[in-house]
Amino acid sequence: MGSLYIDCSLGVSGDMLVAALLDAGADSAALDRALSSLSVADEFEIAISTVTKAGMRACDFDVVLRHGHETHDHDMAYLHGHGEGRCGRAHEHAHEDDDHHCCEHAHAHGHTHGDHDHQHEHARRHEHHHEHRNLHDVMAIIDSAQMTQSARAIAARAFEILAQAEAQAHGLPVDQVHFHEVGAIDSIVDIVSAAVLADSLDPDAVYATPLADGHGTIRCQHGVIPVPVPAVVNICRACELPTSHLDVEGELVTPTGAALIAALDARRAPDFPYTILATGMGAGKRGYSVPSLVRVHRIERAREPQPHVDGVIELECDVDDQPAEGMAHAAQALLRDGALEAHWLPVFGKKGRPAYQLQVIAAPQDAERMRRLLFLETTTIGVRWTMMDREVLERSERVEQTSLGPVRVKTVVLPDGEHRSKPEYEDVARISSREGIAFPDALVQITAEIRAGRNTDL
Ligand SMILES: O=C([S-])c1cc(C(=O)S)c[n+]([C@@H]2O[C@H](COP(=O)(O)O)[C@@H](O)[C@H]2O)c1
Ligand code: NI
Repeated sequence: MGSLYIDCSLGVSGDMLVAALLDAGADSAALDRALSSLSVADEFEIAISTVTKAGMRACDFDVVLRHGHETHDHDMAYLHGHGEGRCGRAHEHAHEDDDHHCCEHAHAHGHTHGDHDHQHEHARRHEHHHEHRNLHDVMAIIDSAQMTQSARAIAARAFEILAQAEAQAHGLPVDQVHFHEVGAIDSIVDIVSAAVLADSLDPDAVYATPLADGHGTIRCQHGVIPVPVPAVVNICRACELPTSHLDVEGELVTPTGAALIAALDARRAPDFPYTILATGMGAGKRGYSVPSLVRVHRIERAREPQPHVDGVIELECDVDDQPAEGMAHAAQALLRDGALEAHWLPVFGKKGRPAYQLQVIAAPQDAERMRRLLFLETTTIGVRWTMMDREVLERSERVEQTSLGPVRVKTVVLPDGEHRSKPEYEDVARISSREGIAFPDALVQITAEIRAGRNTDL
């Protein structure tokens, strides 16, 4: 099924990765089955649409919370701690060039639970239901969902990685980490979706570029935190994910995005030539000085020309007493009867006599017939043979039209993949005698005409 190559050179988040996987042709029916089987399925809907980012078409994946449920994520005002300007709401989904529209509501709420004091400058001013789940709760949701065991393992691993990173950032034991943004419905949906979609492509391996993040600060429910955010730093360190820095103010890599790349066991960029079978663009919700885009390439190792090696038999015999006509006839008879090669070589025989050696190359299964012919058609009284390996280049033939008439062109594929072609000798010779043009001149004219057409391999 090939491999996946995830391009995180403009950052990565959960929803961006889901969108890119969908756009690359992952199984949306498997996604629907998994999401509708979640025990929290009545709390959200998903919206998949096409948006434009930096003039490029991309897919957008949005988790739309049903009335009464709240999320902390994807809200620019919340992230940056200012009410004006953009916010990355889920429910009002206007897709305009380079950005998503802003929601109209500005609101604030605060709540306390566990060890955290969450003063959110965030969300609507109305009352809402606000769930916080710990790792155990999230695992129960994933366990009861309809998906393959391999997809389930990816989703579970992503949450374990997130939990470890959060625990470390907040100085809490893992079982006491209460997921906030990361335990909200949209995080569960993003992680389950990315796991199911990536798994549906059944990749042999997953590769990813270094995770490029910006700099500065963002506001989360804990207050203002530096970018890359602590959870991302912890994930990259614990999972040894290569990272890089883009000179952009803002958060390009989210904890969910980093945890998914780690859970997919992504290796460094492929170090072999590959062909791209399909590609997907996933759009982010945030607007920075660079477009937030994730690309997923479905790749396959580029096919290198395979050497065609087979076994042949070489037979030889010496003659020093055969008339020349008979020798020529013998070689012709062998070729007519299936010999791959038959040629005479001048040699000096035992008694210093000038003699000839007939060398015949044939398929091993033709050996007996060739031996018989050698004894019948030459004056030899002994035949020797050796089994040999041979490599032949892949070849093809086409017909090119020239002002001198049609000419067959034979092309071989060299070991480095380059092509080498030449006009067929017999056709050039036929044209040369028919037109009364010397063979070298006919060859030059025919070659020039074919090159002037479309062929550069001549
Ligand atoms: O709310 C918590 S616990 C939280 C912790 C951190 C740390 O780095 S610690 C970061 N964030 C920010 O929340 C949003 C949502 O992230 P997703 O991974 O769910 O998309 C993101 O901006 C995080 O940096 C939240
Ligand atoms: Ni917290």
